[in-house]
Amino acid sequence: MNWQPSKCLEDPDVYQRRHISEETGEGKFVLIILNQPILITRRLFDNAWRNATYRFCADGGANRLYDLLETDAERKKYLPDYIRGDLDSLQDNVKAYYVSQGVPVERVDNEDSTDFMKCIHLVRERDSTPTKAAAAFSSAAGDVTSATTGSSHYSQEERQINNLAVVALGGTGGRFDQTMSSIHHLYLLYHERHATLVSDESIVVLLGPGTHEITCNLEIEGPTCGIIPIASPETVITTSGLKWDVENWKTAFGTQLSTSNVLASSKVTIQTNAPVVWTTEIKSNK
Ligand SMILES: Nc1ncnc2c1ncn2[C@@H]1O[C@H](COP(=O)(O)OP(=O)(O)OP(=O)(O)O)[C@@H](O)[C@H]1O
Ligand SMILES: Cc1ncc(C[n+]2csc(CCO)c2C)c(N)n1
Repeated sequence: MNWQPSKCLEDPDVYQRRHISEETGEGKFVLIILNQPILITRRLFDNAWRNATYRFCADGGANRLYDLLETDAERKKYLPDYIRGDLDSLQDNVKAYYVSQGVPVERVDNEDSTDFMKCIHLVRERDSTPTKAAAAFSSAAGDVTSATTGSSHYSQEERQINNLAVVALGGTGGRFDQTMSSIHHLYLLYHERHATLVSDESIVVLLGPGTHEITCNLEIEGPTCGIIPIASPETVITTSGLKWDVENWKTAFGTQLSTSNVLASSKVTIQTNAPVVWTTEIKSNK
């Protein structure tokens, strides 16, 4: 499988030219703003915003968008398409502002589902062709805290990637349970659509079993990277393109992990027999 995890942060003209196909919908993504301070540079934020097809705020994520922008004139240029969540974090003034601008603000009360997942349901609603996995998810009564709605019962062959990818801004680096929950969402989405977590310092994707060719944009990401078998027992990986490449290397929590590795090339390959989280650092001067 081919990956370009940082492509959502590229300049919009480059993104449009290289990554978008109007015919297949390839390259289209929903930016979901989570409730964490938006600390990536304004240029990268703007790129992600402009490259996105839809922009949703998960509950208090709307406060973060509002606060990033300094004036109402500026806020008007960055109106999200939707604000959804249990609305326990959305500030009254922020809600009033976005309602006045015609942004749909929807309260969904469900104490088994994170506000991130409530926004993922919205992504499914925007996708014209729900996959088997998505249909099963939508009809499930419970939600993200339950592994029963996970997609492990779908085989690799049944995997069908929907058009709209998800880029979540702010899912890692805050509260540890929320960070782990964000990674859990990558697992939940794995059989359904591409998903990427972007925070001020890191880009995170989940690679399934198989061989992955990853193109890194070294103007945006690096030098450090990591391969982390978060929910896998013993995993065997082989890599190329890294400073510390490994061959048929067993990795697991409690034995050995490849963290603080370094990109030696913009082309990285990772072969793995079990899911691993791939993460690169966002360059601090960008
Ligand atoms: N401290 C945090 N660290 C990392 N991510 C967070 C944090 N707080 C919230 N998020 C993310 O932002 C989303 C929206 O957050 P929200 O404003 O609803 O806060 P919350 O009520 O604590 O979250 P939830 O209701 O989903 O548990 C959450 O679903 C989660 O993905
Ligand atoms: C086993 C279990 N653990 C935690 C929660 C709590 N929880 C998970 S998601 C969520 C919504 C937050 O807006 C809440 C309260 C639960 N329901 N079930």
